[in-house]
Formats: sequence, structure tokens, C-alpha cells
Amino acid sequence: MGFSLDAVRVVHPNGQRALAGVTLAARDGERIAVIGPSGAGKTTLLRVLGAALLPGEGAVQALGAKPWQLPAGALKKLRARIGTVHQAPPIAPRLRVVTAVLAGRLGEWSVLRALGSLFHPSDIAGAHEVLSRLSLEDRLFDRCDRLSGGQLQRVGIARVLYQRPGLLLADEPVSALDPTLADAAIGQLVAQSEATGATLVASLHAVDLALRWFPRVVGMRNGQVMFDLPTAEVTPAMLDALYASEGGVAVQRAPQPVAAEMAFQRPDCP
Ligand SMILES: Nc1ncnc2c1ncn2[C@@H]1O[C@H](COP(=O)(O)OP(=O)(O)OP(=O)(O)O)[C@@H](O)[C@H]1O
Repeated sequence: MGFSLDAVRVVHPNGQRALAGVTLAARDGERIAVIGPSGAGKTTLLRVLGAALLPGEGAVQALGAKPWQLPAGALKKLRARIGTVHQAPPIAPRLRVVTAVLAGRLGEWSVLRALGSLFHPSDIAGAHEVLSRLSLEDRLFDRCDRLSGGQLQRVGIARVLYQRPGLLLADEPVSALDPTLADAAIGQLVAQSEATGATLVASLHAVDLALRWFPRVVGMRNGQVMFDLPTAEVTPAMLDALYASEGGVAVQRAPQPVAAEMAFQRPDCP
């Protein structure tokens, strides 16, 4: 199952080309980091994988289904099996943390149960368990608008952990976290994939996290896949080329550890 994209092209309504013929596939349970400069098409790629954006051209398969050939009911069920961690989680400010986390399974619930959960959270222990994996269990009953940006981002991660999707997509999931928390949060996404067999695709600006936690790295630029390699084969020269500015002058980046050196530094998942 996993997913596959074949020659996928996306041009936004304003004429901006975001994906220029992307072909990419993953087996069940694979873990892939997508890296590349701003505007490379990473978010667009994840939206196509999540059946949230219909590409203008090309074929999409996710979890064994072709989303855009499904009737509405089946498409809804497929989307309930796909979880997305957004950079800025779409969570209503007045919602309590517990409710925001339990909303991860809204797609599986009837309208009645979903409405009931707003007033009487049904699985407080389950919400507590996933929040504790992100060191947020003490905020269970806080309102989301009382949280910092980084705490809210972790609530968004907890929500997807609670959902237990078959395809887990994470779009810049730790951009608001300090390095220690970011490392731990990526570790939790990886641990979830290992425990449930979910395919994990994360777009990351933090190249060190991509190299440390993911066995496969896809480099994107200008809507195209520039490389798709086992992490140990990604070289500093490839990273420099990926992030080089359009004018040909290399962008100043902090030195990145060589992939081969990073591979054995991956901490054990808790
Ligand atoms: N809704 C939209 N309407 C018009 N253009 C868009 C839209 N979303 C993205 N784009 C454009 O498509 C291209 C790819 O954007 P995308 O957000 O996928 O890149 P990205 O790699 O995720 O960037 P970043 O790292 O900055 O988040 C960019 O040129 C962007 O300006």
C-alpha cells in the first residue's frame, strides 16, 4: 500500500507551478524526509499525498486507493486513514487541549458522537497518554489559546498520534520547537510509525533532523525531485546544490553533519 505518485503536476490557480512531474513511491511503513528550499513544493506534495489537493495531471495512489476515483463516502473514509501534522495546526482557539486531541478520530465517528465529545470528552486517558509522549500531559484541560506556538504545535502532533493513521504526513511539524523538543517530537513520529506500521513522510527545514531520523531522504527544488536516496548516500555537495540560490551563489547555511556520520547517531526510540 504506502503511496505512489506518477508524473504529478500541480499549477495553482494563479499560474504558479508547484509540482512539475513528480514521481515518487513508498512501501508500507517507510519513513521519508522531504527537504528543499522554500517554495520547492514540499507542502504541495504533502497536500496531494493527503488527498487534499487534486493534481492537474498525473496519478495518485494512497493506502491502496486512487482517491480521486472514489465516491464521496469512500474518499472521506480514506482521508480518515491519513493524518497530517500541519505547521500551524488548524485548531479552534477556544477548544480545550483534550478535545483538540480527541478530534484526531473525528473522521471515524458519527456526527452524534463527534458533537458529544465536544462537551464530554470520551477518552481522557487516551488523550493523556499521547500528550505525555510530548511532555504536555499537564495541559490536558487548558484552552488552546492559552498555549505557546510550540505547545500548540505539539498538540497538533498529539492529535495525529491519537488518530493512528496508516499514512502519516508531517509538514514542518517542529518549526516552532526548540532543538531538544524538536528532536523528541520527531522521535515520537518515528516511534509511532515503527509501532503501527504507518508510512511517514515529513517535510523538514532542519536537515540534521532529516538525516538523523529518516532512512530515506527526498530533495526537492522547483517542484521537482532532485534526489531520492538512502540517507547514508546524501552528500554535503548534494545539500549545497539543493539549497544553492537561484543566482548561483550558495546560500550560507550552518555546516551540516555528513549523512554517513549521522546514521549511527540516531537515538533509540522511547
Ligand atoms: N495556494 C497557493 N496559491 C498559489 N501559489 C501557491 C499556493 N500554495 C503554494 N503556492 C506556490 O507553489 C510553490 C510551492 O509552494 P509550497 O508551499 O508547496 O513550497 P514549500 O516547499 O512547502 O515551501 P516552504 O518551505 O516555504 O513552506 C511556491 O512557489 C508557492 O508560492
